Amino acid sequence: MPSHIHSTSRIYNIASIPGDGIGVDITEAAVQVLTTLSNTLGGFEFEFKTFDWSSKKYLERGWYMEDDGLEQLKKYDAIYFGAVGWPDVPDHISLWSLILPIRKALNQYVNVRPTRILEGTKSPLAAVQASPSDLNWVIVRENSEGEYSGQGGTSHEHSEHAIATEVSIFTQVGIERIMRFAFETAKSRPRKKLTMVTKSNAQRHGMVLWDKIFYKVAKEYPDIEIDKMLVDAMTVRMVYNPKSLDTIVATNLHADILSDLAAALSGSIGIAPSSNLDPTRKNPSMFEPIHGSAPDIAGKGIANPVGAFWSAAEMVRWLGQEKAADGLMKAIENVTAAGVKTRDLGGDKNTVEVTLAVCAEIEKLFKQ
Ligand SMILES: NC(=O)c1ccc[n+]([C@@H]2O[C@H](COP(=O)([O-])OP(=O)(O)OC[C@H]3O[C@@H](n4cnc5c(N)ncnc54)[C@H](O)[C@@H]3O)[C@@H](O)[C@H]2O)c1
Ligand SMILES: O=C(O)[C@H](O)[C@@H](O)C(=O)O
Ligand SMILES: [K+]
Ligand SMILES: [Mn+2]
Repeated sequence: MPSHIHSTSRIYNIASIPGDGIGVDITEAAVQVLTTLSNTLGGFEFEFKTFDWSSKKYLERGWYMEDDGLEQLKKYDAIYFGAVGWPDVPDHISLWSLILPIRKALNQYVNVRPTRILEGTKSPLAAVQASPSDLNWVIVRENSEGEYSGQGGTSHEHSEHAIATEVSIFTQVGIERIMRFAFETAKSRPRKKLTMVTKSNAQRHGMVLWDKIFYKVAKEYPDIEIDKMLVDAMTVRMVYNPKSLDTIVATNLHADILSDLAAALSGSIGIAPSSNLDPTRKNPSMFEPIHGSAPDIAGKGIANPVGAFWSAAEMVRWLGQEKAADGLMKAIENVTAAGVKTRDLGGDKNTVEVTLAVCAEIEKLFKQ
């Protein structure tokens, strides 16, 4: 046993799925940072098992994960995910072969996506140049149903009469549990504020039920200030009045779109984390940056690993290591504050340089 590891060390078994493109680079970076964190802090360790489930492998062998892949994942304490998708494979095949089945089968019905302006970075918004605290949001994304239900079909596919349906499904159970999670999230934050995003003007069934259940659950949280936004107007409010927002709850598709916008408004899509949670803790939760495989910059070594590190911090927090999670966030922000940033944030460093800087910062923070 290495000398730095205490015999009572808690071991966390992590399934690591790097996937495609920059998913591979940023997962490697996250594993390096997590290992540095546990080695420096002590008291816990990570054991990573890498699953080579990628689009490249799919093209070679015809499958992404083994038939019992979902069962294999259930044995781990958590899952760390990079990104899936590559131009050689249709995106609906890659998404529906890997990330979406994991989210659904492991009951990860919540997807938490925080965004804020990290120290030493800037928002492109004129409205928030004064104070980074003007943009500090958590988007709570419904992660199991809605527009991502996968219900529908295609008829007359190869004719001029081709028709296809994509049916959104909203269930009382699904809506109620995400609303409750969103209210609890709002309650845990200083501003006690929740904005519900909808499109119940045009979508008159599912979205109307969504709104109705929101107001029903709201009655249990009289101390939370609430409001409702139609999704189109929400994009405008995010740009012009970011400080009016705090916690946001939205459907699977709306929150997917709004979280990319939120990340861009806080500086770059490369910084934003996401936690796919099973709040019942019966299944492992999965942590990944919100971005995809970025084929346009893959292989260049310039991907921003900050979203991957922030996701790793959220994983560490979910596993109960609060001090380590806070330390990792502090290390990340000391590095951005010192100007060690990739190009998407206006810097000139590469993925490895930022990773080494974060590791050095962890050692500085925690080594006596
Ligand atoms: N959860 C996931 O695994 C996930 C998420 C989004 C997209 N995808 C898939 O990824 C592929 C590419 O999708 P896309 O191009 O629409 O979105 P993307 O997020 O991969 O890239 C969008 C833009 O942001 C840039 N970017 C993304 N991450 C970055 C980082 N860490 N540092 C610097 N720049 C970064 C890219 O270079 C690109 O210009 C598709 O196959 C898509 O289906 C997967
Ligand atoms: O959920 C999706 O649509 C994709 O996996 C990706 O765009 C994401 O945001 O996670
Ligand atoms: K991802
Ligand atoms: Mn997305």
